[in-house]
Amino acid sequence: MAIKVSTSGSATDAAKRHLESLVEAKFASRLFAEDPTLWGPAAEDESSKRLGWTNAAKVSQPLVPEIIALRDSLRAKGIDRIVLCGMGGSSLAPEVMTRTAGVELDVLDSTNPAQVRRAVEQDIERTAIVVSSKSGSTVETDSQRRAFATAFEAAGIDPAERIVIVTDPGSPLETASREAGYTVFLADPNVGGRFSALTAFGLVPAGLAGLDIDAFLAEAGSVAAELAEDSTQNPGLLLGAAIAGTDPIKTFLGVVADGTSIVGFGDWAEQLIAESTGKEGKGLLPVVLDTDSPEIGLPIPDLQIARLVADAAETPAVGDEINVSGGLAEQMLLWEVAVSVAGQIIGINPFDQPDVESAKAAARELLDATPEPEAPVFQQDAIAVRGTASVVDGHTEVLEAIESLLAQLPENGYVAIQAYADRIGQPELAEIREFVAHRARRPVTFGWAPRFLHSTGQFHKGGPRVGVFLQITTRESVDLAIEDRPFTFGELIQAQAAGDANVLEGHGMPVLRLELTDPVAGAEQLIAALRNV
Ligand SMILES: O=P(O)(O)OC[C@H]1O[C@H](O)[C@H](O)[C@@H](O)[C@@H]1O
Repeated sequence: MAIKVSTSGSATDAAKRHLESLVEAKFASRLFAEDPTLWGPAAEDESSKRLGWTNAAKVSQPLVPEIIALRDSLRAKGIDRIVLCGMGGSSLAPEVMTRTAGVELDVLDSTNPAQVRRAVEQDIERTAIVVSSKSGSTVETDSQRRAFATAFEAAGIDPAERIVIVTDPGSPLETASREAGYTVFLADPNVGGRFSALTAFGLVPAGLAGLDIDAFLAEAGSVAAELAEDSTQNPGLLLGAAIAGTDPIKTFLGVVADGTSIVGFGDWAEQLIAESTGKEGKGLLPVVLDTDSPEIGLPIPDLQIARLVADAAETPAVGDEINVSGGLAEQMLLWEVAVSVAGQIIGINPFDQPDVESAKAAARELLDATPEPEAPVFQQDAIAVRGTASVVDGHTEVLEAIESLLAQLPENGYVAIQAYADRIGQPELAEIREFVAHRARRPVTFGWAPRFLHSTGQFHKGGPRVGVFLQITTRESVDLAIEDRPFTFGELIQAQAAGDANVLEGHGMPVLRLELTDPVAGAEQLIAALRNV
């Protein structure tokens, strides 16, 4: 395969406006030479330790035989179910890598008690887990690891034989894991989480699950030279200029799988693009769309469409759009370059995530304070309703409250649906995105929580403050304790939802909170109500 990018209309104009100066500034060769000065002095400290991904296809080679040897030894013991515990940059890449290749990897990136319980109760005797955390201090990942350690012990299995760690050298997780006797893979500390697909974070879980990681690295390596070239033909420069260089900027980037063989690319691209660019009141927000999603047929001037097609040379872009083709490994490197270019054009540091911490702090505060649960403003059947007073006050029906939220949508705004639910057990909840988009006539994102907090959550709080938020939580009939922690999974996810809502409201953005007091009946009720709008 090869990477191809085709642009048309305003995307072509954007490329024309920026390509020559990017080539003159030698952006591409300097990026691959890991020059930290490309995003200005304020970003230099961070970028000086974040550019290792440009050479990861080569640098990561020695990991391959180590991972394959571990996979073979696990399989020889009958251990063939791999669960990945991790969030954001530590889980999204291996998920799309394995889904695309048709390789089975169970990704546990949730604190929903029903989802966690299912993951730890299933086939424990043939399970090994990879616990991936760059910082080694992410609360979800730490809690998931504890839940599995407890489950292994309860089944009479030595956790040290089943727990594999990926973390940065010197992290608290490294120290604790060495003491516990776990297998530890140290990652390259010069690569940020969302750029880490070609490092141990992508390779260890995907390789243990059965992906041909040697071929994957070779595929990425095959496009590195082309992406490092100071040329107006460089597809990375072209894509970056096209997504970030329109005048005025198109804030929303519709990512549409339209003939590609890649499965779930949008979920990975969301974090890469939104968390890298969404800050200082600026940024780009990916909106994962189907070919027939309402947004595509609507006149939304600040929505740009990027289609992942089978071959962008055979199907060139039309009507202001961008078409992209190439294998997954190639496209991962392509989009990483494009986002680095976009960061420079937008004028932000693409390697930090300054607003993610605020939601974590708010959740911690709630867990420490354990306040009385807030009473709902009203309850309709299986849905209890809370939220910003200007949205919920005076209403008695769920649909009215949703209409009231949408009435607050600014002309240049978007709706973010945030589902703190069991995404394996209740995938149907995602259906509501299309209904809300149909009604809102503006871009609508759908994020499973808490994983979006480590992805688009940065944009929600750090990007333009034009979002309205539909938060869905579930009251599960099961809960799960977390060993040596003063809270359960159920309490943790509730605190995460309430904490993020507080921060969003604190930024002046409206939040409607729907609690499905019976998850299944509540989901049915919500879908039925929205289907008719
Ligand atoms: O790999 P970890 O340190 O556990 O971090 C996992 C994720 O959480 C953070 O909140 C960041 O926003 C993400 O960029 C990161 O990928």
